[in-house]
Amino acid sequence: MASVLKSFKVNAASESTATLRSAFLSSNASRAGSSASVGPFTILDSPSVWSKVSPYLSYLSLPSLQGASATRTIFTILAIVATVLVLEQVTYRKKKGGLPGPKWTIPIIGKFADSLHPSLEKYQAGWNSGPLSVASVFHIFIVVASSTEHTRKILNSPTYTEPCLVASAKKVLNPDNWVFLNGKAHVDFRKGLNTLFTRKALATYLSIQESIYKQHFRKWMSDSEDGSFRPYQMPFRDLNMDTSLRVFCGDYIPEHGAKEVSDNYWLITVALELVNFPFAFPGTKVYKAIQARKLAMKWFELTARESKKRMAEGGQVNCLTDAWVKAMLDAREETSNGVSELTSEQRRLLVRDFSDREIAMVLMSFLFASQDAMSSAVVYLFQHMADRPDILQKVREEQYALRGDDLDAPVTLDQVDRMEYARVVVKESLRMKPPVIMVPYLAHRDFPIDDKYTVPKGSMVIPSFWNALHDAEVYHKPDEFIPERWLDPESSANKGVKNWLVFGSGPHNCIGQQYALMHLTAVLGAASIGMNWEHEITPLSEEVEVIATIFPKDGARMKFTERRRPQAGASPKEAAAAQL
Ligand code: HEM
Repeated sequence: MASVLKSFKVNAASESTATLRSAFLSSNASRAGSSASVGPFTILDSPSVWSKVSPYLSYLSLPSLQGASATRTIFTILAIVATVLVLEQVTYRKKKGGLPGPKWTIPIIGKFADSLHPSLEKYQAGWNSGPLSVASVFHIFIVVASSTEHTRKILNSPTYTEPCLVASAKKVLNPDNWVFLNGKAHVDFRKGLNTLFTRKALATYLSIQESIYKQHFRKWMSDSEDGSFRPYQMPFRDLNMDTSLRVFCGDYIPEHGAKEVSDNYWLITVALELVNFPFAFPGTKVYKAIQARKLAMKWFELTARESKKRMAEGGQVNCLTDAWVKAMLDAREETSNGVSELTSEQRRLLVRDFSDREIAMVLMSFLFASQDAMSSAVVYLFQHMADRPDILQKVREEQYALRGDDLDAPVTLDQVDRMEYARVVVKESLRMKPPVIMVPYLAHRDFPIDDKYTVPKGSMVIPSFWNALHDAEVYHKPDEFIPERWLDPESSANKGVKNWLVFGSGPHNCIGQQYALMHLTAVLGAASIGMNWEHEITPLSEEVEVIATIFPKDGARMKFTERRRPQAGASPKEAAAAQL
C-alpha cells in the first residue's frame, strides 16, 4: 500500500513525533524555568505564570476568568479537564463492552506510544487475545478482528463498513481518486477497470516484464562480484517499481522520468502513517509526498495523452494504459456501429471519456496499492527460496521442463499458466508472510459484527489476515513452508478458500491479484534458471518489521551469482540438481 493501499500503519511520522516530543519538552522546559521543584498547582498558581496566562485569557475574551481568583479559575479548569478525562474513560469502557483490550485507555493519546513501534509480536498478542479486541489511539476507538469469520464479515459488509485510508492518504492521492469511492459509484468505476486484467492484457504485460527482470538480475550479480552479502530489500523494490512503471506506462515515460518517479516514491511510502502532522506545511512528510505525487502525476498524464494519440492512430497495445484507451475506443466504435460483443453495462462504463487526469489517478492508485505489497512479496519469495534449496531445485526442474532447450526464448502466458509448482511456491510464500497483514475499515453505522458485540458507529474496525493464514486446522504445520499443501485439490488448504485472505475479500478485494500472482511466478521462474542466490541468515532474518507491509528486520541480506546453462542433453531433473 502501500503500501498497501489500505494498510494500517500505526507508526507515527517521525516529524510529528518530533513535534510532539519537542512540544512536550518545551512545555517541560518552561515549567522548569518557572519553578522546577514544585507541583503543577503551585506552578500555575505562581504570579509569574499567571502573568503569562492572563493576557491570553483576555485575548480569548474570558472576562469571568480574569475576574475570578486565579486559584478558583485553575480549579474550574482542572474540574473540566477531570470531567473530560473521566468521560473519556467511561465512553471507552462502554464501547469496549466485554472485549479484550486495556481496561483503561491512556488519557488523550491512548495506545499512541505503542503505535510508534509497531511489531508483529505486539499485533499477535492482540490477535491471540480473542477474535475481537479493542484499543484506542487519539480517541479513535479501534476494534481489531483476528478470526477468519469476523475478518470476512467486515470486508463483506459494505452497508456497515467502508475502507478508510490513513488520514494522509487523501492528501497524498487526491480526495477525488477513485479509491475513495464506495457503494455503487465504486462498483461501477471498478467494472470499467476489469478490462485491464484480462488474459489478453496480462499477456501484453508479461512480454514487458521479463526483460526488466533480466536487467535487474544482471545488476544484482555484478554487485555481488566481491562475494559479499548485502541487504536486498531496496533492490527488490526497484525491480517492482521498474516493472510497474513499464507495465502501466510502457515507453511513454522516458528513462529519467521513470527514475524520478522511482526515487521520489519512497516519500509517499513513508508519509502513510496513522498520525501525521495535520497540515502539509513545507518540510513535512505529507508535503514531500504530495510533491512526489505531483511529479508522478505529470508523467502519468503524459502517458494518457500520448497513449490516446497513438491508439487513435491504430497503434499496438504495449502497456496497461494502451489497453485501457483501446478498450474505450473499441467500445465507442462498436457502439456507433451497432455491433458489439460488450454488454450494454460494459459499454456504458467504457464509452465514457476518461480524462488524462482520471487515467493518471488510476495509475497512481495502482502504484500506490501495489508497490509496497509487491516489494514485500518479492523479498520473502527470494528469502524462502534461498532458505529452502530443496524447493528451489523443484522450481528449477519445472522451468527446465517447460522451457526446453531455448532458455532465452521469451516466456509466454501459457507457459506461466503451466508453472504449477512455481505458482504454489508463490502461494505458500504469500501465506507464510502475507504482505498486507491488516486493512483499516470504518464502521459508518453501528455494526452488529456478531450476536454478542456491535461495533459502535465511527469506530475503526480492522480485519487482520495473519491468524486466518496460519490456522492450523486449515494449514497443517502452519509455520512450515510446504508448497505441496496446495497441490492436492482435496487438501484442507485448497478447501479452506475462505481463509485465503492475502488479497482481501468483498467489494474492495485486490483488483490486481491476477497480475500480482503472474508477476511473482514469472520473476521466480526467470530467477531460478538465471541465477544462484544465497541468504545470510542473521538473528533478525525471521523478525518482522512492519513498514506499511512486512519485511525481514535485517533487510534480506543476499548475494547472487550467474547460473550457467545446463549441459546439452541433461534431463530437467539433472539440470536442476547440477551445481551450475
Ligand atoms: C502481492 C501483491 C499484492 C497484495 C498482497 C495486495 C493486497 C491487497 C489487499 C489486502 C487489498 C485490500 C482488500 C480488501 O480491502 O478487501 C488490496 C486492494 C487493492 N489492490 Fe492490491 N495487493 C497486491 C498487488 C496489487 C497490484 C499489483 C495492484 C495493481 C496493479 C493492486 C491494486 C489494488 C487496488 C486498486 C486495491 C483497492 C481495490 C478497491 O478498493 O476496489 N494490488 N490489495
